[in-house]
Amino acid sequence: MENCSTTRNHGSHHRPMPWFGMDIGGTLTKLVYFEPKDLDGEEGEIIRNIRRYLTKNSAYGKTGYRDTHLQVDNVVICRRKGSLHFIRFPTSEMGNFLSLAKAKGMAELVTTVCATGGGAYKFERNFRDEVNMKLDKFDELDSLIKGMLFAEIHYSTECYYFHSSSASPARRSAESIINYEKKLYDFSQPFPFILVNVGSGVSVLAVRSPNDYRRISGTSLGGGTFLGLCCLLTGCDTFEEAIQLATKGDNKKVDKLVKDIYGGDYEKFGLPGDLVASSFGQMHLKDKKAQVTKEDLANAVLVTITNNIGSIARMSAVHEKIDKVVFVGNFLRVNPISMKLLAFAMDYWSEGEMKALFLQHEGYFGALGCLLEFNEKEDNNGVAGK
Ligand SMILES: Nc1ncnc2c1ncn2[C@@H]1O[C@H](COP(=O)(O)OP(=O)(O)OP(=O)(O)O)[C@@H](O)[C@H]1O
Ligand SMILES: CC(C)(CO)[C@@H](O)C(=O)NCCC(=O)O
Repeated sequence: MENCSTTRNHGSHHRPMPWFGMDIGGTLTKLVYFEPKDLDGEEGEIIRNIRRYLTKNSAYGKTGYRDTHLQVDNVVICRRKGSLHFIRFPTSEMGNFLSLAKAKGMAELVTTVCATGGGAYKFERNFRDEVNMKLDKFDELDSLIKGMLFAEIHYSTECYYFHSSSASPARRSAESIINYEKKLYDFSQPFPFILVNVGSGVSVLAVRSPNDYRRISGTSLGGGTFLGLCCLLTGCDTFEEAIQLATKGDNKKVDKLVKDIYGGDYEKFGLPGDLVASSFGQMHLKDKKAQVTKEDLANAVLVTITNNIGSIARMSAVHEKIDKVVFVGNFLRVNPISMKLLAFAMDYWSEGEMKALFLQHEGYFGALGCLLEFNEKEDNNGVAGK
């Protein structure tokens, strides 16, 4: 599928390269760069400079990363063929990013950056005053949907789910999620679906067509809460560390389960004994508190936040009468525990009626979407053909 309506007339009438899309979120800034491979003379020099800059990790400072495993080659955007690169750094490093961009001469190559996320508003002035860059701003939820639909249509391996070999959802238990297998999902008929974006906070959207969506719910208990509480409770400093700790811990040492209260299942209302009745519900007891490790605490925070998101997602899906729920956002990065828990919770509580879906480029759709929106806008404004 083409994303632009105009024909390419080599070089002259297209929006000048380079094309960047930036999503400046509450925790992470995501940068998507489209590198054309069908270069002509004028552009060649600029693109080679940018390539040299991007492929050196030093370009992003100590805290920036290029997610090379997510790079996509042979993509066509606006009839240009090239590669998409995916880069991220903490938003708290924006000052350093701007200094680096200035020092490395990026500001001379790039005059306009398409930007979305709250930071597109918060930092607009800094971009203008410090590096003489203009931000072309787009709404973060419009961009999110645009980016995820583009990715889904263009990459056959984008969408996946977790499959349980157990025949009936009733026989699956939270224990068996360890054996969940990742499988590709054919999302070619996507509508309608619920989209749950788990960033610092959580937004829940009901999407009925590319241009028909509503933000139906949200919660402040999101990825930022997981990271913040984990740092407080375990003394860890990074998301990766928090996930590592959670992987080795057991929430049952921290939470109060239905069986801790009933001695078994609460049969009348179908609540199994192993279900969490009260998150962190054992931590008022001195002896229990003395036994927990930081790994258990990290696992309990992860399970608490994930189950709460799962519950809001499921209620939203029931309310909207929609059975597909797509989870995105960087909270899911390197976080199979949460993805499997969400898959289990959606399946179990809906008695197999609802499906949790996930996408490979989980945190990058806002950045990708605003890059696409900018190109569309330029074409519609008649830049092409000039
Ligand atoms: N390297 C990382 N550093 C910090 N947080 C990370 C990292 N990797 C994953 N995360 C998780 O991802 C969350 C941020 O996700 P994301 O980038 O999608 O949101 P955001 O755009 O920063 O937030 P919002 O959309 O609410 O403004 C963090 O709160 C944390 O839980
Ligand atoms: C404020 C945003 C949209 C910023 O991305 C996000 O962090 C969010 O959806 N927070 C949850 C806000 C709420 O609905 O309670």
